[in-house]
Amino acid sequence: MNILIKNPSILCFDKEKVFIENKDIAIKDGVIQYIGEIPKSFEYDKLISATDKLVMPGLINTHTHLPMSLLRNYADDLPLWEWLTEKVWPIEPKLTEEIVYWGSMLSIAELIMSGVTCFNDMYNFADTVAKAAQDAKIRGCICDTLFDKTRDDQSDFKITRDLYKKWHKSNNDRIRVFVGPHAPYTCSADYLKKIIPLAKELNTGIHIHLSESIKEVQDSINTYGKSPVKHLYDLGLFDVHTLAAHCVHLSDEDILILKDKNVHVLNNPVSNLKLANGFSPVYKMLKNKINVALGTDSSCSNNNLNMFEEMKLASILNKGITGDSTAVPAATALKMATINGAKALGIEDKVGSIEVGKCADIILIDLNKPHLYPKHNIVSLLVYSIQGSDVDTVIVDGNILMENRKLTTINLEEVMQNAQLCAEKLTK
Ligand SMILES: CSC[C@H]1O[C@@H](n2cnc3c(O)ncnc32)[C@H](O)[C@@H]1O
Ligand SMILES: [Zn+2]
Repeated sequence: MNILIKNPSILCFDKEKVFIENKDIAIKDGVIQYIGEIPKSFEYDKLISATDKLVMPGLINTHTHLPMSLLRNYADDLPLWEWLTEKVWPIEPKLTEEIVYWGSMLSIAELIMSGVTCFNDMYNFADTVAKAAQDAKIRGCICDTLFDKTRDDQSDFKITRDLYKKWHKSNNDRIRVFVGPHAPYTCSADYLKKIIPLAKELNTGIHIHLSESIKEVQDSINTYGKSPVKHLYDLGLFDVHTLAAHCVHLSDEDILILKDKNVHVLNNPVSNLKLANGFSPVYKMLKNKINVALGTDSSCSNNNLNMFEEMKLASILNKGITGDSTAVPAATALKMATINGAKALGIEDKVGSIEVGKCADIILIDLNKPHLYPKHNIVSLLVYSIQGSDVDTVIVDGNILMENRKLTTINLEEVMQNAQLCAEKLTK
């Protein structure tokens, strides 16, 4: 479908600045074909009148566990280790494909309705997560979670290989597959040593939890005599494109390693605070030119998938920690939620900004709301004042997934009903 978006304000990035321009956008076969002067000969099937609307790149949620929406508000006010071992892990063996499908669909509906066009998920039954993404037509990266310390060894890596064959670059390259060792504390060194050549052979990245809690760091020092970051570095894991979720407890040496090895950090400020793990030194990593992107983690530790909340918290938390009100300004938070996410996922040539030649992964925000008046500074408005429900229209790969807040690829009533039934099956 060819789309013409008339009269929007557009959020644009260049190397230094984030700024607003007023130009029309033409989308042809899923790709942004023109911005500004649209040739008279451009033929379109759909006209979107965008006066009073802001067009920006779709948000990229770089760390999710989508099926865990079914455990929203099920295990609150606990520290990470108790949360995982006493509440979450005992229940996960009860998961089925049906449960994972409806949990994923519930999350995907929430993502689209709050302006997310791409997610990066880690969960078992990743084939089913991919099926949900395919059905909803959202962009997503998936991985099967690899453990050997707490579950059976899967060192033939059959599930990951099958996922890769079936899904990697499928659906017009909307779905990609990573290799997903859960964390340094659930994967032995020998197991991680086998995972590295797998990622190299598949020519894909590694998605892993890293340095999330003080306990993780202390246990690593007790077991290996070094931090989790140094442990993975010494194993050679960072020779592969790595996406490291959390990175809360980092020494200065750890930060230098992450920078030196171009590790992409996935910051989850709400989940880190809620599980009382603390906060990641984002301001230090950005100063060191480390690519820091944003994620929500799961609805079981967040308890929603609202990336606007993550942007605002990333910004104000880093101001609070440093006592420097210029730390992580609004423009930086916007980049973390968009182009930095695209870089982390290795798809910055395709998405993350509004540019001719990139895929049309675009959201339209309705600016005509009382909490968005007056319009002194649109960049600030998008980080400090907005609500997820201000997102009006969502386009992924040129497909309209939500228009005037109505989902087009998901039957929301059906999803909520099935999610409720599946959550009851899981927890009773
Ligand atoms: C088996 S799939 C992924 C695995 O990770 C668990 N998980 C969810 N959130 C976190 C987190 O913040 N830190 C560590 N592990 C987490 C999830 O329950 C699954 O078991
Ligand atoms: Zn996680």
